[in-house]
Amino acid sequence: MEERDASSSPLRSTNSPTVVLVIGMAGSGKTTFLHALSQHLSGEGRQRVYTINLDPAAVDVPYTANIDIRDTVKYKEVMKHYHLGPNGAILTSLNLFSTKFDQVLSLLETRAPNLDYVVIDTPGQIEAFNWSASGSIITETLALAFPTIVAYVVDTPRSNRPVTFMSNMLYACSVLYKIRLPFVLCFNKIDVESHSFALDWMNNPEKYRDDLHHDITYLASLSRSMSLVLEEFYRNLRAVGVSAATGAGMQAFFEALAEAKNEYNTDFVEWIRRRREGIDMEERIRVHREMGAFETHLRECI
Ligand SMILES: Nc1nc2c(ncn2[C@@H]2O[C@H](COP(=O)(O)OP(=O)(O)OP(=O)(O)O)[C@@H](O)[C@H]2O)c(=O)[nH]1
Repeated sequence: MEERDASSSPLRSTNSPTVVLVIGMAGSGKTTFLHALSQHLSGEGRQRVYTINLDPAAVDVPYTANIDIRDTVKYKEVMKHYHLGPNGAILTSLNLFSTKFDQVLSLLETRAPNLDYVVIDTPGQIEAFNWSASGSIITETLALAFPTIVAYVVDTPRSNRPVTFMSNMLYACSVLYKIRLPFVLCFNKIDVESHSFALDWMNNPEKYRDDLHHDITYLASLSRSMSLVLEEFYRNLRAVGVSAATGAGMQAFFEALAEAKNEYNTDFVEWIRRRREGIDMEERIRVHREMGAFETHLRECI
């Protein structure tokens, strides 16, 4: 595992860094948001930030990643070796990397006394975080060690139709219920379109259903039914509008992040500990066996 130098700027003392796991659909702006976030934090915020890239297929990463999955797993080799397409190779690369995640944790624990934030970029393959073993391993490992918050990034202009909005919210909901960590919904690209329509729909589900009125497709009918289910999900959600491009909304994001961190400390820590104790041993053995099989091939891929 290679590590690039973390910033050693002599700033305020801290007890434990906050981990921000940036998740969202492909093209929603995760990488740009993470870059804006780390610039804002280390610039005017004068915080010490550690960046991790978990997207094995990223071409240009605009920030300097302290840990980069691409240094460990060669995604194109994984594609060739396992005869996979791009999506399968990204998920498999993440699975391979998660077998090494204890090393990432050791590095973070060594650095922790000198860090305020750890920000983590992830691939747009959301299935990594709503059903794959690697997503669970990564999020559980982090959440057991540090206050960990999910920033779920939404492409606002591409969610401005009731059906596309619903499809994005269903993804968000499935990630939230799988990961079960404090969550901040970040409506990104508000420099292109304000997220006010989204807040309206979340605060007033009747309005959402009215706006679906003219759409008679099967998807609209499904969205109408799902909106009844999601009312509860919206009620417990923090949502902010941001622009990773212009930096608008960052202050609101940090306020939501502080609230989410509070929630982690008050409501989640005990629960996470209990959940860990309650995890079925057989499941742990199964995951361990699967990861062992990946590790056998790992040497040939890296
Ligand atoms: N106008 C505008 N464009 C943005 C913003 N954030 C990101 N973009 C653009 O959206 C596109 C996708 O941004 P990325 O940051 O690569 O998105 P991503 O979610 O990391 O993409 P994947 O890694 O493919 O999942 C790029 O063209 C960005 O320049 C924003 O706030 N406003």
